[in-house]
Amino acid sequence: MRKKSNSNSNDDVPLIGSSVIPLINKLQDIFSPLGDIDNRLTGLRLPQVAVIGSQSSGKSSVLEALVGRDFLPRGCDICTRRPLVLQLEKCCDDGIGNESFEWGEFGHLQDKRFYDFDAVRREILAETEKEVGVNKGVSDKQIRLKICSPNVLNITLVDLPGITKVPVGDQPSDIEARIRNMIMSYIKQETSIILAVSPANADLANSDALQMAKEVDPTGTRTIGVITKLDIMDKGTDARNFLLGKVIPLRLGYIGVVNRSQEDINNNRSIRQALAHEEQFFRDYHVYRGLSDRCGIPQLAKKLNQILEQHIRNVLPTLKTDLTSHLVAVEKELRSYGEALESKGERGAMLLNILTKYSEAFSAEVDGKSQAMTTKELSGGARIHHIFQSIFVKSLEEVDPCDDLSDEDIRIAIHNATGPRNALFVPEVPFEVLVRRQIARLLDPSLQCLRFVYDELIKISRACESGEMRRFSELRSRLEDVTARFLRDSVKPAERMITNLIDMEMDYINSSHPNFIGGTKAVDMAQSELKAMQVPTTLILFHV
Ligand SMILES: Nc1nc2c(ncn2[C@@H]2O[C@H](COP(=O)(O)OP(=O)(O)OP(=O)(O)O)[C@@H](O)[C@H]2O)c(=O)[nH]1
Repeated sequence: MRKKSNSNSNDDVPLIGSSVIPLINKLQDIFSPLGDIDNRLTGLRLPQVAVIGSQSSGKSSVLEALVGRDFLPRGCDICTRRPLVLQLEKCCDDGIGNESFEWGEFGHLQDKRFYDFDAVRREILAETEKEVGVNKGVSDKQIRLKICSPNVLNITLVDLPGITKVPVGDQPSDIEARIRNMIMSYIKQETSIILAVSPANADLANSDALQMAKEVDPTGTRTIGVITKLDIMDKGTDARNFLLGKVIPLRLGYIGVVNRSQEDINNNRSIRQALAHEEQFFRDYHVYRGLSDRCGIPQLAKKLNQILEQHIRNVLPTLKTDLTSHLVAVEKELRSYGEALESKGERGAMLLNILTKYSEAFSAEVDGKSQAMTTKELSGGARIHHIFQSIFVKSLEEVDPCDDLSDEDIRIAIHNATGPRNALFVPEVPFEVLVRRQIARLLDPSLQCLRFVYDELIKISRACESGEMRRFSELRSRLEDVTARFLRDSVKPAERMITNLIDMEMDYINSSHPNFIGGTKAVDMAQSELKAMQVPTTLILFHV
């Protein structure tokens, strides 16, 4: 456990009225298990501050300075690999009477408080590696961390992976697009405030963060610019004009900060010392004199808290309306599922009822007694009839008995069968060989018809799912699986029987049939017999 640090740069910052930020935090906690980053499920857009910037621009350093603690994985390489939702809550004791304690709590490890901030860092690393491995992979699955401390102001921020250009380690080749999409999903929401972090030692006018922010917030009404690394700018240059908003104007303005360098971290310079150093930097550097309200971490904390509070108050009425209508819709859906099933007996009866309804609906669909009869399209059994009567018959008729069989083929077959002798009549053997080849061509359309019938039965099975079944998603997917397996199993014997029928037709050419007058007629006869037998439909329905 760590003691409260005496230096509290934020202590003298007054809170504006009673904070609404914890209220939004609670809502975020409630909705986060849904994993609804894009709000597609709930449609609710909760206010939040998204921290964006190119890789190693200093985002994590800013967050640590705001908290006043070392707790994030940091370095020159990619460090933030999953979005970190950081809820800072000002609290004066640890909930069990001990004042001045700071602690962290993860969304995935509730009821476990971390008083050691090195353990917080290790947990963030472990959680990241659990999801994306050790080799620089990136994921959009959030890590949620609440930090309660007397030294923070109420702010909720989302630390996002840095924008990168070149894939390294296990990163896919489209890593830049992936990270940009992830960032976009946060900042495109009108309820998000964008904290665009840009390092002063790179070309500020071309900052990735400011460019992305501009795409979604062209008027700059919800973007705060943070300029880091003011201490390592090129000699003779400064960021004064930027901080004054003269280069890229932002309504919410800019804040310049000086965080710890990597060397400072390696030398164990504490954040308290770093904040004192930052204060000294702005005092000494005459170029930034007169800009005290735009310089330093304490100013950033104050500004963020004020903007977020105001922002939440602005969106609160709409949010309340959205929440109420969402609640009404969810309650309605809940009522449609019926009463809770307490006992095993009730559950059994319900299960039996659902299964009976399902099988009755299936039979009704196939037999043609369902309500679908009233619609304008063919469905169920009628559709199967159509497949057989129109599609199958047509495909059989399209098989030309003389296709691929020329007079020359017949002549050669006769000569080959009679050897040196002259043939007076068409010998039986070449006749049967040629006809069999033609009859075999009826197999494909017959098997295709079987596949159509199978697809139709699958469609019918889906159409039979009752409203009640939506309540039990597990039962629904199991029933779908079982029906699909059952139909799949029925396909095999049906295929076998179709093949047997064709084989039978090929095996015995019935030349005593009244319609028989020659070779091609044999194929015609096979066609009409297949049609008459309604082969595939009968077989698969027989199995069902
Ligand atoms: N000199 C100096 N170094 C800084 C400053 N801010 C950050 N750094 C250093 O820049 C490096 C990257 O900082 P991070 O805070 O990890 O950057 P990040 O944007 O969170 O990085 P990713 O999460 O990997 O994208 C670290 O070595 C920091 O010590 C600053 O204001 N001055």
